[in-house]
Amino acid sequence: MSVSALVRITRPHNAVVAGLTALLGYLIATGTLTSPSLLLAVVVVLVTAAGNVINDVYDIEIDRINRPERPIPSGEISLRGAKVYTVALFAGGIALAALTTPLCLLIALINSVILVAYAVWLKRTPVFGNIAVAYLTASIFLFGGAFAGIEGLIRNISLATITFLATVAREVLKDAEDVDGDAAGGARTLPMIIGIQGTGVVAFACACGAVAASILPIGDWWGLFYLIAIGFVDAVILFGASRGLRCTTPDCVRESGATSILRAGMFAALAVFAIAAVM
Ligand SMILES: CC(C)=CCC/C(C)=C/CC/C(C)=C/CC/C(C)=C/COC[C@H](O)COP(=O)(O)O
Ligand SMILES: CC(C)=CCC/C(C)=C/CC/C(C)=C/CC/C(C)=C/COP(=O)(O)OP(=O)(O)O
Ligand SMILES: [Mg+2]
Repeated sequence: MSVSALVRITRPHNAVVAGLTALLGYLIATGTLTSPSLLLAVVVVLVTAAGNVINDVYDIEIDRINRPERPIPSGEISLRGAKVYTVALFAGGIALAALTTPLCLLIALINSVILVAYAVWLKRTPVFGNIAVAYLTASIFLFGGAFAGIEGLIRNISLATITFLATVAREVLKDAEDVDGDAAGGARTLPMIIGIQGTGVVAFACACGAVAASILPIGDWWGLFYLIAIGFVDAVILFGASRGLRCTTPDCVRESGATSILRAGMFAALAVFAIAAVM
């Protein structure tokens, strides 16, 4: 069990981005960053890492088909070792969350339960799995805002709504890409029920909802820079989601690049939010 495998199984790219997103949530809610708020990032990194590891523990059959290079299917980390690792990461994240605020601790506990439920069962249920990941992603902004109390959480609800809708769009298209491996692993996902093309329509509708929410004058920190910059990001997100509209097979969705374009648009949106928040 190498250090490299222990790092890779946590998917550090999205754990770290998730942690930075929590800081962005606090920054947007309060207009500032403080040393104690850095704890938010550590909590989210640890909980997200734990969620990614337990995801691979329960996805071993699916990943043998879809992602054989991952640390568990490739044999770099044992199943038992991964389970112990998961407990350590969750314990660390929740212990540190206890040093934040009661509201943040509550969100961290709820999210930890949802991450376990997602890995064990929700992921294999139609729609509920997509909603779980979309809530978890959107909740990072709520978690960051909650460090400033219920007012901070409420201030970030619009941002969380945008993120929720965009993430649903990308997650259902990811399911469309993975439909063969998911079926082999006993999962039942949205594309299996409404088809690949129907899933493309759902994804595009969610992306349109996210775009509409991103330009509604809800946030009072949304100046001219934000509206111009988010317009470009919205165009990327709509283009990405539209790529899935014409597909009827998993290969077509993969080759369309829809999920990669959506991910790029979502990360670009984070940059726009960060710049707009400090301007
Ligand atoms: C319409 C509009 C402006 C939408 C943008 C909504 C928004 C701000 C999305 C940000 C979502 C995001 C990247 C949050 C950071 C937390 C995080 C790392 C989430 C996990 O997913 C990130 C990435 O999709 C993981 O890639 P993969 O492992 O390939 O699924
Ligand atoms: C706010 C706090 C305390 C925690 C943050 C909660 C999280 C994890 C937010 C980020 C969203 C995220 C990364 C969720 C992880 C769920 C996950 C591992 C999804 C991927 O699972 P699969 O559907 O199996 O897709 P893969 O093929 O990539 O494994
Ligand atoms: Mg998985």
